Formats: sequence, C-alpha cells, structure tokens
Amino acid sequence: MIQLDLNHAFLKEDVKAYQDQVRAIDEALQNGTCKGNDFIGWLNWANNYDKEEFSRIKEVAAKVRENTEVFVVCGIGGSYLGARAAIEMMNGLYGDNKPEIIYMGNTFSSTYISQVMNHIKDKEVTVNVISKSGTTTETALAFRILKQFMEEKYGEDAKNRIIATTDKARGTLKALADKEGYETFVIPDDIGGRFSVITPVGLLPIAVAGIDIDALMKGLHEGMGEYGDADLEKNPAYRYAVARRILQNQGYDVELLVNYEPQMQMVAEWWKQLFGESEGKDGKGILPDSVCFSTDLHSLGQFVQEGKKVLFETNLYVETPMIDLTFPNDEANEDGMNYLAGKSVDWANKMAAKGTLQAHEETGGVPNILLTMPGMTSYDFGNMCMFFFKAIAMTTLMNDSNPFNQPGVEVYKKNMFKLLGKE
Ligand SMILES: O=P(O)(O)OC[C@H]1O[C@H](O)[C@H](O)[C@@H](O)[C@@H]1O
Repeated sequence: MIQLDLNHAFLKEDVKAYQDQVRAIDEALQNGTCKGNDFIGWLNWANNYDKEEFSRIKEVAAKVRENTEVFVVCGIGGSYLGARAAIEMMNGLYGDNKPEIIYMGNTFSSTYISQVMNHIKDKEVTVNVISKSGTTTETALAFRILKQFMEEKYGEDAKNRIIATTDKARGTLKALADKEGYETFVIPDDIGGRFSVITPVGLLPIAVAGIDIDALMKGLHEGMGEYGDADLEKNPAYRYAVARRILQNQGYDVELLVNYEPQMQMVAEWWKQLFGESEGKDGKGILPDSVCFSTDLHSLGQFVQEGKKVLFETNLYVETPMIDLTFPNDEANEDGMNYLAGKSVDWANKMAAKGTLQAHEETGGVPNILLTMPGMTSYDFGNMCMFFFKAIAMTTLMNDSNPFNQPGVEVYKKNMFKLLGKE
C-alpha cells in the first residue's frame, strides 16, 4: 500500500473540508454516472478481467521466452508506456533481461527506426504490435517495416511471431491480424489507453520480461480496497487528489514527480501521460513533470530551490531497493570517502532524499507531498496503478473535467495528415 504524508505540503486548507464533494464524486464514479463514464472499466478490472485470456497471455509469454532473443513492443502512448514502466521498474535497467525488449512505433525518427532494425536483423525476433484504435500513424508506420522484415526473415512462420493487441472488432490492425492469422489479445472498450497497462497491453510484454503478472493483479486488487473508501481519512489516493487541488488553488501549477531510482523514470513518463491527458483540458490542470534525484539535483535542483515558486514536489519514495550494496573501505582513503565505508549505498540515497526534502521545504519554501511505496515488485506496481488511477479520476472530476478523453491530441494529427497527403 502507498503511504501518504501531507505534513510537508504547506496546505492552507483542511483536506477534510472537501469530504462532501469527494463523497459525491466517488458515488458518481462507482455508479457510473460521472463524466466519461464509458471508460471506467479499470475500476473493477481486477475482479472482471477475462481469466481465460489471462492464462493465454502466460502461455504465449512462456513460448516467446523460449524462442526469442528480441521482443519488439510496437506502440505509442498508453500502448507502450505502462509496459516499459513496469518492466524497467521491476527488472532494473541492466538486469540480465532475456529476451531483450525493444520499443518501436513510438516515433517518426528515421535514425531510431533504422538503428533498431539494424540491431535486430540477425536475432530471433517476436513482435507485439499494440494499438487500441488500430490506426495510430507512428505505430502503423513502424509495423509495416517490421512486418516486411519478419516476412523476409521467417517466411510463412512470420505470422507465428507477430502478436497483435488491439480492439476486439474495430480498426485496421484488427482486420490485418485476422487476415494474417496473428495471435490477438483484446483491449477492452471501456479502458482507455493510459489506463491499459493492467490489460493485455501491458501484461503480455511484462510476462515476456519474466515478471509475475499474478502478483501485479493481486496488488491491483488489494488497491481496490485500500483506495476504495469514500472517507478521506481512509483513502490516501483521494487525500492526494484533494491536496493537489488545494495546492493549485494556492497558485502551484506544476507538479514535479520525484524519484530516487533511475529504474523508476519510465514510471514517471507513464504517470505524465496518465495525469497530463486526464487533467490537462478545459483550460485547466496541473502540468505534470518529473525528475530523478539525486541525478537531477545537479541540473534542475537549482530551479526547485530558488526559482519561481510555480511548483510542488510529489516524492515517490521506495522503501526497499531491488538490490543494496555496501560501500567499500580503502586503507589509503585518498578520495576521502572512508566516512561512508561499511555503510549501505541505499542508506546514502535515503539521506540524500532527507537532506533534499529539508532544503526544498525549509529554505526553498516548496510544498512536498510524500508517497512511499514498499518496494519495486510486481505487486507494488499493480497497487501503485490503482492508487494513481483513483487519484487522477477524483482530482480531475473535482475540476469538473472528463478524466477519460483526450480531444486535444487530435489537433496535431489533422495538420500532420494534411501535410503528409493522407486522404
Ligand atoms: O493505442 P492507440 O490507439 O494506438 O493510441 C496510442 C496513444 O495515442 C493517442 O493519440 C492518445 O492520445 C493516447 O491516449 C494513446 O494512448
């Protein structure tokens, strides 16, 4: 369970003053009468998910792990960020990841695409093309290149090495997958892209990475209870949601998600889409940004400490690291580092966090929200998903916006299609 501490947040209003509003919104969410109510399938997904499909995910993943050196995840936005966030958080950045997981379909960069194709050309490859709409251009462009490569390399067998995760009926990708005879997995109608890491969209790549997806679903399920109460005192996700609104009322328009683990950076990227697309509309919303400390204390730290007071920090602390390490002694001590000899490096990381909080809070005057998760396991990931899902739904509905659409994303696409000469 994620622990929330608002004692460093400088809230000028009492969170509990919002209890009536929160109760009313929670009721509308539970009854399916809130704005965007056709996209709340994630709420009870941990109970309702298709158990047969879930077993098939595990079977397919086991097969892929046997015959594949590189697993290419071809998708963008919600169709890739969640899987990557989970895999990096749980396996770390330099684990002995087998198969190697590579991400495509998330850029028009010709260099990126060419280098990936070159990197995989002599390896055993499986492709998972993921698109809810089945029509996203970046993904379709990369997939055509991948499909031709696979057909050239494997001939008839290519179809056994391509897996499509898409809508159950609509979209070009579904039609193509059916025609070619690809294995397919379904993205439910009532779960939007940025909430879809808990569906086959995330679960298949996560399982291919050797991660226990049963534990992920268990964490999600427990989260339904832990973040399910309409009573603010019993629901840290809703308290966090309210604290954000209070801080914005106080003039803070930027939220910096802070972590101290490089393997959490893609979690921050996933969170940015979840929060940015959900809340950034109707001329409202808090801009979600992120930093990895202490790394970024050496870049953005100056701004946080002394720059314009536009931001608050939300620290996503991890109690237990994946691996700890003892700092070695050195007789000569020429680098003067012996004061750390015999100490745990994770302890040093935690002292850096403590010192930073103090600096930003006491002399910087920056509000800090503290979230603490127990570890970086599959269970923790599933649980964290439910925490942020509930929080963003509540905090956006408090703004009277629809948390589950993203009409603004279409504008660039229209212009781009015109420029590309698309009919
Ligand atoms: O899964 P897809 O339909 O390909 O969509 C991928 C992404 O692109 C869109 O433009 C949306 O803004 C995102 O919410 C979505 O996650």
